Amino acid sequence: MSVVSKGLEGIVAAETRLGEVKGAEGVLFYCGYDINELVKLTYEEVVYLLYYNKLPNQTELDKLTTALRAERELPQGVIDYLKAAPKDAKPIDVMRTAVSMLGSYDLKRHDIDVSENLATAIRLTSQIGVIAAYFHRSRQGLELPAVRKDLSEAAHFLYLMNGEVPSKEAERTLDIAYILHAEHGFNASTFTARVVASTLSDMYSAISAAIGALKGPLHGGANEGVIHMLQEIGSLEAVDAWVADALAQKKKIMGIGHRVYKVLDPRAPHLREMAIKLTEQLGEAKWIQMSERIAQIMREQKGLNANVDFYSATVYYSLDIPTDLFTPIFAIARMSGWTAHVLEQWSENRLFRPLSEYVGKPYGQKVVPIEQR
Ligand SMILES: CC(=O)SCCNC(=O)CCNC(=O)[C@H](O)C(C)(C)COP(=O)(O)OP(=O)(O)OC[C@H]1O[C@@H](n2cnc3c(N)ncnc32)[C@H](O)[C@@H]1OP(=O)(O)O
Ligand SMILES: O=C([O-])CC(=O)C(=O)O
Repeated sequence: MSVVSKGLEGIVAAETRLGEVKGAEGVLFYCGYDINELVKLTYEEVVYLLYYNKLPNQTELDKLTTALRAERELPQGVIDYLKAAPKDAKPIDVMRTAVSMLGSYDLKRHDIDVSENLATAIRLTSQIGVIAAYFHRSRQGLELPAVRKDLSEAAHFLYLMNGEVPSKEAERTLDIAYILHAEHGFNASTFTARVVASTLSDMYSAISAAIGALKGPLHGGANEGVIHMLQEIGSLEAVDAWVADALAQKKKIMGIGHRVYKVLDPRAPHLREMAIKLTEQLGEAKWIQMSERIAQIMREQKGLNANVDFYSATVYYSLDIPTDLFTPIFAIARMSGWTAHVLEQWSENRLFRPLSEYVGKPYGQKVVPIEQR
């Protein structure tokens, strides 16, 4: 009998030069750079690092930035869809569908050509934020501002969403959140993208599938779950009883726990620091106080720590971003990581095809005619 690793836990499925998640130590690297170093950069520099495996000089960065900004315009058919989609649709579902649609506007999508695929990756990284922001405006009956070329990825998303250029502080907060979310090894959504890519399907199919995987509450969907939980609890005084009750019912506390990290997720302290500052500025410290108490209880009682989704929720909430855009923002940031992984998969492709252990009925069942069943 072969050994079954449920959820592929502990299995090394391929090599990568992109991200390394050191779960026991709580350390994260992109292409050899510690996440604590990477937060000193801009998101665009990190995108360059993921695509080219080195940090850019100014000329190289300018070239990538220009390429990203030149691709912001969506095909009219996709804009029409964003306007026509049901107003109460989940933005993450609309985003997944719009990415899939983009594939039908790209006639070169089936080329497994290196430079063409890098161009597709850049286009998706550029357009994904426009999709989320346009749908958000459209569902409120607001006009869609024309895309601009003079704003960073983070500032441009906030500009399209709100119709005004954000403050430098809001821009930098989102920029750091994008950096922290860009890459994370063989997490479920990235692995999904690589599995699809490994069949030599196209980038759009791989990314639509990855968005579907990210959406789940055990993965990127947890950041929305955190705000719903905090709203349900309502006050700092109610935290202890609520958590005790949830644990007694064997419910999962959103934003807590991780398959790989056995200590604190190294992204969480950065997001926590931003959440503390922003909630203080807003005069709404209760959200972070409740979060801190939940994290303390889970650490002390269950030995579990906060993951990236725990504090990012309060950061986005403080930036006045609606809850159902939290997971789409994760997808916007992760687009660079997903597409870098798809490119890497194609550079050394081998079809993913694991085995399964059959535990069904004994072999040799006989077919009984339908009228006798
Ligand atoms: C960006 C990201 O994807 S980060 C993860 C985002 N997801 C979440 O925040 C959802 C909440 N967390 C979880 O569901 C889990 O911690 C996961 C799915 C992330 C990882 O879980 P796994 O590696 O599969 O661990 P598993 O679910 O087996 O948990 C191990 C034990 O810890 C408990 N546990 C793990 N996470 C939690 C949690 N958030 N709340 C309560 N108990 C938990 C489990 O109930 C289990 O306890 P048991 O041994 O008594 O049955
Ligand atoms: O690595 C994982 O399993 C989930 C995660 O933290 C991420 O994708 O950022």
